[in-house]
Amino acid sequence: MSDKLKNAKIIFVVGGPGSGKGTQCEKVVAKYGYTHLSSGDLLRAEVASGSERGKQLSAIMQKGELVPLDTVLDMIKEAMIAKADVSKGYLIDGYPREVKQGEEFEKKIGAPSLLLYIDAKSETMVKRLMKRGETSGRADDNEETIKKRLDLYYKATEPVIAFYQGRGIVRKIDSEGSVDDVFSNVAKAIDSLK
Ligand SMILES: Nc1ncnc2c1ncn2[C@H]1C[C@H](O)[C@@H](COP(=O)(O)OP(=O)(O)OP(=O)(O)O)O1
Ligand SMILES: Nc1ncnc2c1ncn2[C@H]1C[C@H](O)[C@@H](COP(=O)(O)O)O1
Ligand SMILES: [Mg+2]
Repeated sequence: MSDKLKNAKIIFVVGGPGSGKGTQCEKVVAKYGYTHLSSGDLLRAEVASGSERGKQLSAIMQKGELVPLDTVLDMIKEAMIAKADVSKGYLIDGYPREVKQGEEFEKKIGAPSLLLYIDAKSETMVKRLMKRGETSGRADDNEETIKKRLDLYYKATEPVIAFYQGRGIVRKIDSEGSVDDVFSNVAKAIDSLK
């Protein structure tokens, strides 16, 4: 466990692709001033840097597969440490994607106090991602990759939710409503922490 992060308030934000994790995290940042770290955004920044590592990551992400655990965990840890002196709490968006990622995070960083499970139907997620793909420029917002990302979500990431349910820290948020309606439930879950 890292010393600088030992008292950090950590919230995992988990849900399918396009469920609305990033959208809700932005609203949490605006209301609570927490630090939002999206593993996908960190990886895309590495790809955009043009580095050799970025090229390898890009090929994996274009196929809708998961990048190696150590790569993504190191990036998250580094980004958390960089904000440790000013952060009121961390929203870790898109991580863990599999149970092993959660276990390693706890060994190297610390334990989450809440897991926000952003839940939407698969048809809703596909619709939102196809719409986002019209403008996002994301190489994985296309029909073929969306299908692979969804399949992997149900196979690898849903077990993460069951794992943390056993600890009693999961709050399931229905993400079918409007952004503001969803956020009112996200805010209730965060307020319950205080
Ligand atoms: N409640 C909502 N109602 C309608 N549209 C929404 C809602 N929440 C998000 N959206 C839109 C915004 C985006 O264009 C798209 C996907 O949302 P976003 O927050 O980017 O999902 P996400 O972060 O879970 O996806 P990914 O895992 O692919 O990064 O759907
Ligand atoms: N936690 C992660 N582990 C492995 N791979 C990841 C993780 N977070 C993001 N990725 C890769 C694979 C995803 O398909 C893309 C996009 O992520 P997103 O959360 O949808 O922005 O990045
Ligand atoms: Mg996102």
